[in-house]
Amino acid sequence: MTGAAAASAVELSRVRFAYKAGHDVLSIDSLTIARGETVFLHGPSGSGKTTLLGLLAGVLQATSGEVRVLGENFAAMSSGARDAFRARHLGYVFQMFNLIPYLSVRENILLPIRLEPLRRQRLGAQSFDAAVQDVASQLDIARYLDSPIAELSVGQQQRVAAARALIGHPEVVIADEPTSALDTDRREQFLELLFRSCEKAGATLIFVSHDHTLMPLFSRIVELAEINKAAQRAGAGA
Ligand SMILES: Nc1ncnc2c1ncn2[C@@H]1O[C@H](COP(=O)(O)OP(=O)(O)OP(=O)(O)O)[C@@H](O)[C@H]1O
Repeated sequence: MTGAAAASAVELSRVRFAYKAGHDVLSIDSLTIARGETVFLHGPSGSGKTTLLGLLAGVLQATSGEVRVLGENFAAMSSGARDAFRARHLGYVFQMFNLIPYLSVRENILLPIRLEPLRRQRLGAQSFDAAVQDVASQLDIARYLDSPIAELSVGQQQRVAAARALIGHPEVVIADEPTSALDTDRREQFLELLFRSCEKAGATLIFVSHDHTLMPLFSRIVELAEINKAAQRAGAGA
């Protein structure tokens, strides 16, 4: 099956993951997320949310079982191929923002469209400059475009990471507590942009947060501890 033909954005089948042999952090029999769904993923601290996002982004590899994203089986791909797939199809905002400190805000935001023709194509007739201005002004960081990352506050860096994730409208957006460093106004601005961008691109959104007030915004709620047998066993043994 090719990625383009896949009906599901995400399909997990009998997935297990351990950082240390014999100590499963994740054990999920099945999880399917359809294209276009917006998923609020929550669960107690330590239940494996960030780990699951790492598997979905292809940063971590399952110990066993199958992780398919847009129909592609990550187990069958080299780590280089997973990196290329991620740049092409995924936008992600992790707790560690992974911004490049010696590049300007503008250059950090432009990275995905500089590196990936497919992300570039999705801009249509819009120039690089216009695309950066557009996303930066919506996130209230346009005045920092020529500043180095190192001079920005944590909340500003979080917005740069969000801009980089959304530019070029990726098909799957993965966000790990993306609003944790934002004040209320900026949080609302960011969520508005996030949902507008996903809707425009028909993108699938997988969003981890402890903030349950955000739940009504999403089409589906997934409580990780309910589908993760490893967390259930740890809970039962605690
Ligand atoms: N790099 C790592 N090496 C070893 N163990 C790890 C590593 N990262 C996470 N863990 C362990 O895996 C388990 C799941 O961690 P994870 O960060 O995925 O949980 P989480 O649900 O995202 O937690 P939180 O809500 O606190 O961010 C925890 O027991 C954690 O200690």
